[in-house]
Amino acid sequence: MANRTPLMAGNWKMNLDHQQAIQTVQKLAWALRDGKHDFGAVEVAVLPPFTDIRSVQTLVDADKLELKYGGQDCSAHVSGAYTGETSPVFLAKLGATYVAVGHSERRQYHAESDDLVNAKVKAALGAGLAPILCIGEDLETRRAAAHVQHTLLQLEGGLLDVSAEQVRKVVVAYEPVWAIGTGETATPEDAQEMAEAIRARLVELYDEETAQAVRVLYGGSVKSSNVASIMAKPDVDGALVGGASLDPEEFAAIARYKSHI
Ligand SMILES: O=C(CO)COP(=O)(O)O
Repeated sequence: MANRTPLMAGNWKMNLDHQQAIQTVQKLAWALRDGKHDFGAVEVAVLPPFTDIRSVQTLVDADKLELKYGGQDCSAHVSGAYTGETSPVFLAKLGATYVAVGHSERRQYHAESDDLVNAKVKAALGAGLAPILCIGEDLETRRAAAHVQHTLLQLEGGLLDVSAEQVRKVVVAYEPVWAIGTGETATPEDAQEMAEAIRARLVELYDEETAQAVRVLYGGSVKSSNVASIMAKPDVDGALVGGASLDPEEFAAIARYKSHI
């Protein structure tokens, strides 16, 4: 069994302005400190809106917090005439560790293709960021029992021309679209089925050792009440948390899932 450090990442989506971000991160840090959270045992990260990141960086640096942070998206380009885009290099300059790429809301509302997601994964890696590559099926695809095939195609598309050395840095987040913001959680068995299939495909694309090094997260209505059963599955290495990450106490409780097994 590989030694993968679990990651709990909070995707704030388009919530919390920079002042609210400071309060939320402060409360999260206090809640984790009160719970004697071991960051070496479970990594904790927040993905705030771009306009918050400089404020989060300042707080993390000033208070020497072990919390990681990152973006929710980035450009496939480093710089240039791309109005409204944010360079992964600029995120790295702000001390970001992670960047989510190919979230289903980006795929749905901004028509992001696997090709574009792949270009963003490579741009993020080039900037020294760890991309959180989001993949997952919608309800119709699951009902047609094509969810594994669909999700693995997104995985392959997102990782095209990514080397074995680079992919070790990539975090894969399996987020079934039907479980996002709906209160409908995939069962721990559903999460494990896909995480296992993702790892098996990584073995085919790369090799066993590389596949064992890649973290696979589950996302979709994760809460402190259901996280422990999901984390008990052998191929699930953390969670990408939306709504519940906006509440610092609740998110801290998710990060401390080991204390409520
Ligand atoms: O999309 C998600 C995280 O990226 C999941 O969102 P919820 O946790 O709100 O369902």
